[in-house]
Amino acid sequence: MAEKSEEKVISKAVIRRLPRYYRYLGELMESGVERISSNELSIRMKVTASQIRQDLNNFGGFGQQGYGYNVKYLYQEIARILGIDRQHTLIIIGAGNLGQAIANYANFERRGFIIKAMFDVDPRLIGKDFRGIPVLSMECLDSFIKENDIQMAALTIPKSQAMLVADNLVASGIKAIWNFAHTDLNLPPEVVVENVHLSESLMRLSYKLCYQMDHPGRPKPGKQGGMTNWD
Ligand SMILES: NC(=O)c1ccc[n+]([C@@H]2O[C@H](COP(=O)([O-])OP(=O)(O)OC[C@H]3O[C@@H](n4cnc5c(N)ncnc54)[C@H](O)[C@@H]3O)[C@@H](O)[C@H]2O)c1
Repeated sequence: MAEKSEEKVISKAVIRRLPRYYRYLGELMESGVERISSNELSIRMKVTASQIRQDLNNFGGFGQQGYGYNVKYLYQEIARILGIDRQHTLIIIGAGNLGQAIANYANFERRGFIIKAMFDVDPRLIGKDFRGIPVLSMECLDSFIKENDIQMAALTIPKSQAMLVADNLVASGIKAIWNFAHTDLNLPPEVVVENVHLSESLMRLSYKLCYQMDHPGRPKPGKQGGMTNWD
């Protein structure tokens, strides 16, 4: 019998690819596609069919020989694995440019991420709201987290403040930090952190561009079976 996903350690590389499968499957569902073979999915996603089969086999393999994958089932299973089949409430620390941009992006709610409040030290921001999301004083942080049972926080403050604020968040009960500050957070192992560094992503883009220009026509590193995806 297929192993249950909870009992199996899934590699980080596979986890990193799951949101992309989820997005493609969502688009297929929207266009009324009910099932798809690994070959068809491979062409759309520009990854090899064997990669797709290997990845999805991690979860007991949802495909059937000659039938392909049931799009809706796979979509729902990936959502369950990613934990986005339920709602998460989060807060944003730092209501500056980046914090406001995140608050203003309504799509996170569609995915089940509900932003409850933003927090800042700047008195010019406290009391304002962005798309109905209030900016509160840091003095209310601890009680707000506890009273609203918040588990996730986005950190969009200067890096000099990030570690101290992260420690306070953890002491108040935060279990997951979406870290945009350009610094690595040293936190207890039970606290999960996802670092998002746009400038690192831009540096990787620069590397790819330079590689392409220096080696015209040469296969890209990691290129498999005629596929052009760098990941
Ligand atoms: N990760 C990325 O890809 C990425 C991209 C852009 C910016 N950043 C980083 O995100 C952070 C925010 O960038 P920004 O452009 O929004 O800056 P910003 O100056 O517009 O906003 C920072 C906000 O944090 C508040 N703040 C400062 N110290 C605080 C504290 N101790 N507690 C609560 N709030 C505090 C400030 O009052 C300000 O409103 C910076 O660390 C920046 O380097 C990251």
